[in-house]
Amino acid sequence: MATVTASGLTKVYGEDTVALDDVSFELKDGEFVVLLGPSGAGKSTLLRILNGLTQPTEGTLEIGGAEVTGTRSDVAMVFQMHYLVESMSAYRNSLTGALNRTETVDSVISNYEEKDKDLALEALDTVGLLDEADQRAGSMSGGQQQRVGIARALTQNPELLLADEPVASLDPKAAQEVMRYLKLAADDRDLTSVVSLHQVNIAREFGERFLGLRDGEVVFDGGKEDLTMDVVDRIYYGDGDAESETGVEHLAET
Ligand SMILES: Nc1ncnc2c1ncn2[C@@H]1O[C@H](COP(=O)(O)OP(=O)(O)OP(=O)(O)O)[C@@H](O)[C@H]1O
Repeated sequence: MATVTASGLTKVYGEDTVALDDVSFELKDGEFVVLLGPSGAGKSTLLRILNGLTQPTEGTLEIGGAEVTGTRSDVAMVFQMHYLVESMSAYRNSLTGALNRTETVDSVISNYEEKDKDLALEALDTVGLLDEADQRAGSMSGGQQQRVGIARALTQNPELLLADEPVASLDPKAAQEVMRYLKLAADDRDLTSVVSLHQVNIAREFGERFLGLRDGEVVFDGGKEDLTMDVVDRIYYGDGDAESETGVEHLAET
């Protein structure tokens, strides 16, 4: 669990590509937040800043009250492409999540501690793959592989769990199952979570709070009851009035 405070986050790539424009929000401990927005809205940039992989041009980010200045072992990320080692078992892949907490010399010789091994198995259990622990990752379905990717992130033992379009390359059934396990993992461990999704139906099914990004700005911040189809249209297609009708009101309420 971790609180997150983003204050005036702005990211400009190169001379004039404004990917994020004065983005501010607070996340409470254990909140499950879905990022919505059209391609190029700034979702990946925001997740990379939360992960410490990208530094904002302006603004500050605090996680658990401490300013973020780089990557942190208590922030884990699930990617669209899971980047598993296909020749290794689900268990070995899950275990590599511990490398983000281990000294380099230990990780080079794969010197895992018993508690890491326990964490890796617990993580596989959380995503429903304990019985498949010995299966080669390359022989698993896309959905199972993504669940191994989630297990690897959980083995890192994070406080904040990030996921960048974790189900974008899956069919609807597998996407729903992966999201179910991701949400279960977050609930189970009280993780503060930020997940970017393109599929609005899946977002509505699993999200508790939604941040809508458009052109690098937060144009919606609210719960499921406020995420009407009109609001979704404005997030994705804009109407020149999205900020006044959704963002400002909702931001003022939170
Ligand atoms: N490394 C980079 N260098 C230059 N411009 C970048 C870089 N990364 C992102 N951008 C630009 O910043 C803007 C926001 O991109 P970002 O990838 O954050 O959006 P997104 O909402 O995640 O989009 P998508 O849904 O397509 O992944 C876009 O205009 C993009 O072209």
